[in-house]
Amino acid sequence: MAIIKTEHLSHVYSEGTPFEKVAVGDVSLEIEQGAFVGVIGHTGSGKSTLIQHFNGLLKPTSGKIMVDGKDIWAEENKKNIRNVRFQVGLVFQYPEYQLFEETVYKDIAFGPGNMGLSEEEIHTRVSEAMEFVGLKEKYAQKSPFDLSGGQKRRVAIAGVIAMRPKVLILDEPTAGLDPKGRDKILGQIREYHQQTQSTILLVSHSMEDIAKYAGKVLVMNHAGVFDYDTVERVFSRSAELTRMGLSVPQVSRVFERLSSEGLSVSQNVYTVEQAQREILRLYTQKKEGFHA
Ligand SMILES: Nc1ncnc2c1ncn2[C@@H]1O[C@H](COP(=O)(O)OP(=O)(O)OP(=O)(O)O)[C@@H](O)[C@H]1O
Repeated sequence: MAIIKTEHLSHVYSEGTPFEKVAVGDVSLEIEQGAFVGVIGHTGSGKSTLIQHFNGLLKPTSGKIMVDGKDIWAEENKKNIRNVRFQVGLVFQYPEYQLFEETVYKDIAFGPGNMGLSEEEIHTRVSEAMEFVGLKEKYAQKSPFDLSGGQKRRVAIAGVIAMRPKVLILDEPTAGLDPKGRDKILGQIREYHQQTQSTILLVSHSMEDIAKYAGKVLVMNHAGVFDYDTVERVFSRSAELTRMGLSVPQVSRVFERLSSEGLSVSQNVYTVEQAQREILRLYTQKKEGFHA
């Protein structure tokens, strides 16, 4: 069942003026409930514009967007657009700039508070969300402004998770973090996905991160969807991705090179873990051949 579905969705900024810009053009797409989707595409390809339609922040200039089977802009549903924002949580780029409450607790409680939940339920959700993002309880009464950059970002992500959205969309959640901080946040998002079975959309410029964490990849190119398929199938189209200014993970390029040199290696290697397995397989094969 599709949790998000678009039919001929287009978004034209400044429509009808000399500054008109088609940011998303005629996109028809179905994202399955429970998928972990990596969203890639060159700068300006329309990723941010498209994802802002998924929680009703932007309204299509034409076409439809369905969330959990409901056309969110249909006359009978559009008064409930707020509920769509609770169902589909969106974490913007550099979300730490949007923190504003005096304590971490209050910041994370802001969304659940807007949902009209009881104090008790809000408390449960804040604790749960802090645990998901690895923030110890002692931070709850601190000012978010006294935390490190990575911690602030985790507070912002917790604020969205606390609404228990069916879909969690993260726009470049690791931008500006060091490699350790990146792995930690993405690992926590993977854990969250596995435990809640929610749908995750991760916008990223890192093909390594997409290969490591996502199951499917949505490739945007010049305001349209170039491809929406499994990691394996999308990254097997490396020549086309390169032509549109994208790349495949570096380990894949190493294996492509080895194959072109005549070595019989798998072409489905996208992560360091897969590379390690493939190298061990080759090594064992060679050793067995030597002993035979
Ligand atoms: N508010 C706006 N008004 C006019 N044009 C806009 C607006 N927001 C985005 N655009 C234009 O729409 C196109 C798509 O932008 P969008 O931000 O959706 O792309 P993106 O793929 O997310 O890019 P990036 O990877 O750089 O974040 C770009 O050409 C951009 O300049």
